[in-house]
Amino acid sequence: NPNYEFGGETYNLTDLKEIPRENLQLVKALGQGAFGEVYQGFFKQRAGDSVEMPVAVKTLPELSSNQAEMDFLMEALIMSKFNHANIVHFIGVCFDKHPRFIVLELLAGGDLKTFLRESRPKPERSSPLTMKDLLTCAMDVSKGCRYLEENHFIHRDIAARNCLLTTKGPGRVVKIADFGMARDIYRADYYKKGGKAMLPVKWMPPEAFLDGIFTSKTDVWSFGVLLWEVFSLGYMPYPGRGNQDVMQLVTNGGRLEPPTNCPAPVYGIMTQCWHPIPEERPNFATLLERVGYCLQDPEVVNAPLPVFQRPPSSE
Ligand SMILES: CN1CCN(c2ccc(C(=O)Nc3n[nH]c4c3C=[N+](C(=O)[C@H](O)c3ccccc3)C4)cc2)CC1
Repeated sequence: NPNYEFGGETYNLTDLKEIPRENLQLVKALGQGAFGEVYQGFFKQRAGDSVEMPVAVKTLPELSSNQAEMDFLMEALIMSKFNHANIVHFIGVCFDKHPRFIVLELLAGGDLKTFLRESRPKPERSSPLTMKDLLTCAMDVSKGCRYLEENHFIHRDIAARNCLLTTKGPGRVVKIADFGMARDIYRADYYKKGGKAMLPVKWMPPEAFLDGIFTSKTDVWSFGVLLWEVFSLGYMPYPGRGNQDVMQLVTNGGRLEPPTNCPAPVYGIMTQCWHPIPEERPNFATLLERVGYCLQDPEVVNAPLPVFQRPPSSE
C-alpha cells in the first residue's frame, strides 16, 4: 500500500475520500482513458438528494494487473492533494470493490489540443478565437503550473493534450487534468514508459532527454511548447520531424519557429522558456507576469489571427 508525499505530508489509501457507489450514476463514455473509460455521470452528496452534480468518472477495468491497480491508486492520491482552480478537482473514489472509480470534476469542453484544432479558421469562417482567448488559455495553464512549482511538484508532461476546458464557449477555463507521467515516475516504473520511444521528446528540454534531469524548469520548457501549440492552433510541434531528429535539432540549438501571425512578445516568452541553461529560464511566477503583460498590450491583443491556409501535408 504505497505512500505519497505532498506539501511535506505523507498520505496513503486510507486518506482518500470513499464515495458510496449508490451515490454515483454513470451516463455515457467521454473518451478512452489510459486505463479504461472515462465516463460522464452524476454524483449525489446523499443517495436521496434531488440535487446531483455532473462529474467525470475514471474507471479501472476489473481485470487489471496489480501494477495497474497501484498506478490507479497513485493517480488518485496525487490528484486528491491538489487544490487549485486550474487543476482538475478531485471529488472522491470508489475503491471498495471492482470496478474501481476515481470521481473528478467534469470539464465539458474536452481537451485543449482538440479545441484549438476545431477553432482553426475555415474557408467559410474565420477563427472564433481572438489573441485574448489564446493568451487567457495560456494564463490559465501558467497559473496551474505556478501552483505545482510552489508545491515542488514536477509534472513532466505539460502539453495541450493533457489540459481540459470547462466549456468551449467564452468564459472557458483551462485546467491541467492528466498526471500520468508524474505518477509513473513517482512509482519509479519509468521503464513502463517503454524507454525514449514513449517519452514526450518534443516537449522536453535537452537536459531531460539527454541526462534524465527533471526540475520545475523542465515544466517551464514544456510550457513554452504548449504556448507554441496554443498560438499555432493545435499543430504538432516540429511538423514533419521525428523524435530523433528533434533531439538532434534542439541539442544543436534549433528551436520551433514562431507560429503564423504570432505576436513578437509572445514568441519572446516561448524562446525564454527554451533557454539551453535551465537556471536561465523564467519560473512560472515570472511567466504568469509576462503573459499578463501581453494581455495588457493592445498591439498583441488586437493582432489578427491567421486567416485560412491549406495546412501542410504533414499536419
Ligand atoms: C464535441 N466535443 C467532443 C469532446 N467532448 C469532451 C471530451 C472529453 C471530455 C472529458 O474527458 N472531460 C473530463 N472532465 N473531467 C475529466 C475529463 C477527463 N479526465 C481524465 O482524467 C482523462 O484521463 C483526461 C485527462 C486529460 C485530457 C484528456 C483526458 C477527467 C469532455 C468533453 C466535448 C464535446
